[in-house]
Amino acid sequence: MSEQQQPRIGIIGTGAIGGFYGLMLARAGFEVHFLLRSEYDAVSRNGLRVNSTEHGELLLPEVHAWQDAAQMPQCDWVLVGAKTTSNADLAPLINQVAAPDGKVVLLQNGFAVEEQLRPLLQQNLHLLGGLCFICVHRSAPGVIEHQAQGGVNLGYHSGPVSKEEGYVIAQQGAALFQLAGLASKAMQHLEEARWQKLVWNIPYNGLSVLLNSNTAELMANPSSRALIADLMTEVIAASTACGYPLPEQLVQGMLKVTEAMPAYLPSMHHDYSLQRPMELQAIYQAPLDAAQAAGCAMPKVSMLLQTLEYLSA
Ligand SMILES: NC(=O)C1=CN([C@@H]2O[C@H](COP(=O)(O)OP(=O)(O)OC[C@H]3O[C@@H](n4cnc5c(N)ncnc54)[C@H](OP(=O)(O)O)[C@@H]3O)[C@@H](O)[C@H]2O)C=CC1
Ligand SMILES: CC(C)(CO)C(=O)C(=O)O
Repeated sequence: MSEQQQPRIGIIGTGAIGGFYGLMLARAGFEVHFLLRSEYDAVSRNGLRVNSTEHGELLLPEVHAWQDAAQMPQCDWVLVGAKTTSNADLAPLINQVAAPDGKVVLLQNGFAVEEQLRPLLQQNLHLLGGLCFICVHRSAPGVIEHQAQGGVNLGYHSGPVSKEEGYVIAQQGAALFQLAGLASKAMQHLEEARWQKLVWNIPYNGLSVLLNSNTAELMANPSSRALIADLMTEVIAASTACGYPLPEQLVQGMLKVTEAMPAYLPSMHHDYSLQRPMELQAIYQAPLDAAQAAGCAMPKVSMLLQTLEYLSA
């Protein structure tokens, strides 16, 4: 299918993120193909459903659902909605599904996720990062609860074109999400944006697991709130040491944004409670390694990782 007409979109990992964005793109008229694993039967039978505080109850009754990536048609855009812990296993599937010159977008949290996947991808493929600002989780097979937000920003990482052409590709990707009614923009500096998002994910993801609490509970207690601010300050210092200066005021800004959010359990909390692997490498170890290489210690982040490793052993 020619991309001039209508790009075909593939979703690799149809969980909360893959299901939500895939459904929104399908409702906007795109041909979207979904790779599923444990929820294949339910989604083939009942379709995909999103219960959204913003968009109401959405149903995609007829889903192009696939269990085997080898059977999927080649896609111009491949959106990876699996957890980062699956990336190495998924690389051969991504290579299969992506059209020659395809665009692969990692809709994932964490740091250096593109660097880890890049060597496993075919050289002709474009690789982008997609930062999702959204609160979604699965409540049943094929059913996604959308609590708040919904934006997604794209940054070009690597591929067979110049940086400038890569930015144009990121703009084309953002345009797809905009057509689906979602806030989306292209970013010039993917790595800096990943650090900035970690200022939120590093404290809240891990502490929600360790203290078995949602964001509202974590914000209401003076001790956990102070710890969140300390962790954020460490991430800002690390980002700055790595060459991406972030303003100190980001701490107060993010605390304020979180207070305005509904009580929210980050995806790591769901992973821990359902005994799935937690994204410790991408969200903690990779930024810790980068900070250490830049001569910056993150003692509280390091301790948080050690406690999470204890829990996941
Ligand atoms: N949830 C949120 O609000 C946000 C999440 N993020 C980030 O988005 C990413 C995705 O998170 P989220 O959507 O919550 O995760 P989910 O656990 O809801 O979804 C992951 C999906 O990937 C599927 N998957 C994993 N491996 C395979 C495989 N080999 N073949 C087919 N399917 C596979 C899983 O299938 P199965 O059901 O069989 O395990 C599941 O459907 C993470 O990096 C997260 O940090 C970012 C911002 C917000
Ligand atoms: C920060 C938040 C909650 C919303 O922007 C999010 O995107 C996440 O859980 O990673």
